[in-house]
Amino acid sequence: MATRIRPSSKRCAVIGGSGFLGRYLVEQLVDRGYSVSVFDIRQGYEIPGVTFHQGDLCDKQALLAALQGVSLVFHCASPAPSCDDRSLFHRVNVDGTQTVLKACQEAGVQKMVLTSSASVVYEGTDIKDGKEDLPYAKKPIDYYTETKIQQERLVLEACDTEKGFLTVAIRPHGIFGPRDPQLVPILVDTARRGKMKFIIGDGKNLVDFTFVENVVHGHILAAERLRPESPLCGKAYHITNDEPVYFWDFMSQVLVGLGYDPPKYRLPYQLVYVLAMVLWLLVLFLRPVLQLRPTFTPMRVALAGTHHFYSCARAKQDMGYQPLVSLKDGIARTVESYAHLRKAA
Ligand SMILES: NC(=O)c1ccc[n+]([C@@H]2O[C@H](COP(=O)([O-])OP(=O)(O)OC[C@H]3O[C@@H](n4cnc5c(N)ncnc54)[C@H](O)[C@@H]3O)[C@@H](O)[C@H]2O)c1
Ligand SMILES: CC(C)CCC[C@@H](C)[C@H]1CC[C@H]2C3=C(CC[C@]12C)[C@@]1(C)CC[C@H](O)[C@@H](C(=O)O)[C@@H]1CC3
Repeated sequence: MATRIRPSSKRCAVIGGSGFLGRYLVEQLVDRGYSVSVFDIRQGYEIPGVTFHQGDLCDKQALLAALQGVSLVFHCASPAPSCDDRSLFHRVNVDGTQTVLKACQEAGVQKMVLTSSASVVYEGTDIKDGKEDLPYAKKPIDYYTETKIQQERLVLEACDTEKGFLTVAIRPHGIFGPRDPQLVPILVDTARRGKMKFIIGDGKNLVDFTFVENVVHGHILAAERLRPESPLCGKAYHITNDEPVYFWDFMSQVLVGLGYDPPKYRLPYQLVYVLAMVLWLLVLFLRPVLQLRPTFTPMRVALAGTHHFYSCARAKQDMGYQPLVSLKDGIARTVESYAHLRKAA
């Protein structure tokens, strides 16, 4: 029989630690003196002192091997929203999260911090200063978000102070920063194809974009404040830059910083939404014979043309959260890091 290693409070595991957010989390944890194990289906980098366990989180035995002696687990693994694979989203985010919870309980893990998403309450219509008590979306914007809702419910319901297993969920929104594989690369690709000329709507919709280091700060604060008597047990927390910005100003600042023209012609929101819907239906209809990936999906149009910003008052009150990096500095650092995506002179 394998000997069980006693959990140490500074020993943690980051499931999804090879990803964009996960790697920043690992780097910050190491700087703060934690001993870190990464569990991921791929190994993307090496850091002295960090142990990598390559495996699928749906495999409980593989997880158990990585969770030996671990008292704190960060779960930030998910298939990318753009992969558009319903069965994979369900297998990893729902069934896989159940497996993670079982493995944590069997391995004697005491705390788990889940990376959820603020979009669990968003239905494609305006949210202004949304609080955590908004109901979960009845019609989530996509299947990825539907599985993020189920995942968050599972993790928060598993919180059990009597059994000594505490959980909390962090809901970031629009994470950006150096090494982000999603937001800036998609934006630049769209601009290079000449499709970033138009502003959808009046350009005055406010949105949260959150610098990755602030998201990490929220996760670590949550882990350190999560105790049996604390208000964090079984709760969700928005973590944002607390500086809502006009969606199109943010996009323009990144584009201009990288040498591209900002969008300037206005198009009515409803018109673009209906066009995106028609295109989407056409893509679905043609899917058996032709695989197309349109830039303007109804989901992206909704995100580009509505207000969606969230209050982080609860995180400020319960865990003393304050963003560490301003939006201005976050954008400057991000633009600087994407030299390879700059427009050729
Ligand atoms: N990027 C955003 O804007 C954003 C916003 C809100 C919430 N989130 C959430 O934050 C988390 C991290 O997102 P990210 O942007 O860093 O994504 P990412 O794709 O860079 O990282 C996800 C990691 O999970 C790993 N993974 C996927 N399936 C796995 C499996 N079956 N077993 C083990 N590992 C697996 C991947 O290999 C990857 O390293 C996700 O849960 C995501 O839903 C992201
Ligand atoms: C072609 C365009 C009009 C704009 C191109 C930029 C978009 C690719 C991004 C702008 C807002 C982003 C966003 C997400 C994906 C990329 C964008 C649409 C998420 C849906 C990714 C998943 C997260 O969970 C969501 C969250 O709650 O933070 C993101 C919301 C913003």
